[in-house]
Amino acid sequence: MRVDVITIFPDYFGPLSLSLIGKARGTGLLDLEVHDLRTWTSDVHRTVDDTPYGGGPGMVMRPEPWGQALAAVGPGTLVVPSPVGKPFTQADAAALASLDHLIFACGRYEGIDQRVIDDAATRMPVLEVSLGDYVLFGGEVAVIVIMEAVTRLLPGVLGNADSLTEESHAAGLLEAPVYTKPASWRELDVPDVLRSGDHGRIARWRRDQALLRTASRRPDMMAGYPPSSLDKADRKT
Ligand SMILES: N#Cc1c(-c2ccc3ccn(Cc4ccc(CN5CCCC5)cc4)c3c2)n[nH]c1N
Repeated sequence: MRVDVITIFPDYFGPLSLSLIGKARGTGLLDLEVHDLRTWTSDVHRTVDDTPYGGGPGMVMRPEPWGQALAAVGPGTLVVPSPVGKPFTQADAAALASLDHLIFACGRYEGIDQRVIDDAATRMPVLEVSLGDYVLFGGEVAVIVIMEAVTRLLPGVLGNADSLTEESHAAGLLEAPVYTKPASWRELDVPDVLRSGDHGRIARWRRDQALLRTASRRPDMMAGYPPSSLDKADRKT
């Protein structure tokens, strides 16, 4: 997968050289390039923003540098993090992971001139996404999150592909609690069922715990499950 990131803060993306994303880049699974938007400015001050038409707080990112930057790196699928974007989901991550070329536009200030998105949409698919109902300073952090969610779905990146099959947001439930050695720690014991070796019983326990946890923390995710399945939950842990 080819990924181009356009930003006025290229140094934000140092973390993408670490861990599994760094490994994916090293093995050629991920071809990532980070571009400084100011490359495509033409004034001595390398200006990327200006005051908003119609008044209002702050500054807006000028269209000209963006138009030239997107022409230079495109076409591809343009992903624009934004406070007004569609909520980004695991399904979106899976859809993006199936594509050959992603372009991330990192806005700052009060956002990017709308004509940049409108013009780009005549040339390539555009996805405006939001990470959640809180306000960030800009799109860079959102791109790092999206890059993690997408890269871990690329074949060959996660050593244990089984991890992907068990994923909560893919399976529609939150995962059950996880434990490792020692069996007892600060007088807290690992649930006996997990040490029983009875894989059928362990699977049922994990499913029940996932249902209880989801019902408690994310009732919105329970829409797909009949209430009766909660009755079957073995409430013994
Ligand atoms: N993904 C994601 C995001 C972002 C995000 C993503 C990209 C940019 C580019 C610039 N900003 C800053 C900003 C902050 C507030 C506003 C709203 N305006 C303020 C006064 C009148 C309305 C506009 C921009 C960004 C924020 N925030 N939260 C998410 N889940």
